[in-house]
Amino acid sequence: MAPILEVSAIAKRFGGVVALDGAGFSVDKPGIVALIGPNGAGKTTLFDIICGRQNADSGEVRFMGERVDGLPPFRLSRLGFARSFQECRVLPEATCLENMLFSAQDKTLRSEMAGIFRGRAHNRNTVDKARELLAMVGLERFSNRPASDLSFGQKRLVEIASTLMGAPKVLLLDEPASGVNPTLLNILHDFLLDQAPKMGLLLVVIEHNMEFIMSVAERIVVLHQGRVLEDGPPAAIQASPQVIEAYLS
Ligand SMILES: Nc1ncnc2c1ncn2[C@@H]1O[C@H](COP(=O)(O)OP(=O)(O)OP(=O)(O)O)[C@@H](O)[C@H]1O
Repeated sequence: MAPILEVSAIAKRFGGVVALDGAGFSVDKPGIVALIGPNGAGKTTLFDIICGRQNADSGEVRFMGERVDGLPPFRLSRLGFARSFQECRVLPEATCLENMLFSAQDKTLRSEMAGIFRGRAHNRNTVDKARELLAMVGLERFSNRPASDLSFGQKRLVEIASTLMGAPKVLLLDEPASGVNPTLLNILHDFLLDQAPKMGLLLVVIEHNMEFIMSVAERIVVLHQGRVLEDGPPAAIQASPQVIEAYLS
């Protein structure tokens, strides 16, 4: 069977800056894969290319064997791609529940959302799912409160929980642990470890918090200067002299 996600020989330049220089990795089964590397290694650019926000100069992205590079983000989203961004993107005036429903992707869910705004919810499943996900990140009591009432870390949890509303198959999280306090980080840790296998989800996570990512990911891909430097289980990556040198240089 074809890999879920296959990223091959991606190159990308910005003028004279080489952001990616033949980067690639392939994932066969659902689970949690980390994408790490020093600042400027090319991680976010690679995410942007995988989810259609930018085009590669060369290389391929395949999803279940089909080429998807060059597709616009909305088509990738329909195929089952979702992502979060480095900066937290929740709507401050909308309630936490509304933020969850905004993330719902298909027409059924959009019409549900309209129903909610008119004060009537037809499909309890959608709302129940949103409440259930909020409960899993410890925020159900904030369902009807505006997101602006939440701390930064809580907003981050709402954003990450909301990405699951569309039941994605590939979820790209860009620095989910950044700015999140240790208590909420534990919740996020358990949430990701619980949801990835339950939903049959491939989670690819960019993260600088090494303690967090080493305890969450089963596999670590290390980018350095636009190329994959190492790819393996956390223990092997932590012991790799090449990786240690890349971070120190
Ligand atoms: N739009 C752009 N225009 C010019 N240069 C860019 C652009 N986007 C990224 N770069 C450059 O490409 C390289 C890779 O950047 P990228 O943001 O992908 O790295 P990163 O690994 O995500 O870094 P960080 O960990 O700091 O977020 C860097 O040298 C960066 O300055």
